[in-house]
Amino acid sequence: MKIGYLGPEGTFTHAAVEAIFPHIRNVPYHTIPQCMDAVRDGEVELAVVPLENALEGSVNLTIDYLIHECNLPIVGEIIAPIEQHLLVHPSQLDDWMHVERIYSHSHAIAQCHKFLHRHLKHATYEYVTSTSAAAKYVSEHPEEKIAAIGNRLAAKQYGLAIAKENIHDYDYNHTRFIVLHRERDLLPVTDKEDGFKTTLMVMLPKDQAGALHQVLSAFAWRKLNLTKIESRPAKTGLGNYFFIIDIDQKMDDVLIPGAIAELEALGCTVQILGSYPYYTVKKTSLV
Ligand SMILES: O=C(O)C(=O)C[C@]1(C(=O)O)C=C[C@@H](O)C=C1
Repeated sequence: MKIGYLGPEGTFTHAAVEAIFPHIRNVPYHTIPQCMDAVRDGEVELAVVPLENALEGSVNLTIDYLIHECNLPIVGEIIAPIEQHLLVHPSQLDDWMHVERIYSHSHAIAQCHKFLHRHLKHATYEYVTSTSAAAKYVSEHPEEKIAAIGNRLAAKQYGLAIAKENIHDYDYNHTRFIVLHRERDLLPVTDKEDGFKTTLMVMLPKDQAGALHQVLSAFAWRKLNLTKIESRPAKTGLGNYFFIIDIDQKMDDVLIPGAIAELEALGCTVQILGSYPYYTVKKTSLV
């Protein structure tokens, strides 16, 4: 069995995969869509991609590619702590405050705005496909006055020095990663899960007053606890949105099917994206 992840080696996604699936061969992919395509095309059985960060919110590329391009079931979730560091080539270590460009994933740069504003106001940003792609670039250009934002694993992998530790703006920094599979199979994980979730995609009927209120009521009176509701453009016209709704429990025989039937009776289109266990990575198991 093989697991694809957003690479190259040393991303937070890589660290999350190694923490939960230490015995399975993992394969890096350059982008999130390439990772998902690899599962769809059977190159790997599973893929892990980032979905949401506690400071910066959803990874829209993951949601949009899942809904519009690559319909794969979510079979698991990994929640991992995120610590961002400023990484430089060792030859630039004493002069880190004069770096002119910062390379990283857009989510990582967004998690460190306060630090960047305070200490590196003059620097410009270069957005790349992942934090470790940024670290790799910095290691390959020692003569340039540049830095990457990424983790300890990437610093080690690409021989960079940590100029400043823990530069993320708020202490509570976690990212949710989803595990995708071609079928709704069980995950090869020996650890006990921390809980279960069910994720739905709901498209409201057009121009119906109070439709969202009615949708929420279908969950509320059944006492189904929602942990997330988020809208994304349906990409069919201005004002057309779908909702991603996370329910804090496993699919059952009565409550969730009842809520879905009620939504469909209201004229909503509903798709079950997955009903899956989630696993929390302890800080100590990440490098
Ligand atoms: O670039 C990485 O290291 C990733 O794994 C991607 C990603 C993200 O897309 O949010 C994952 C976790 C961090 O929040 C920053 C970047």
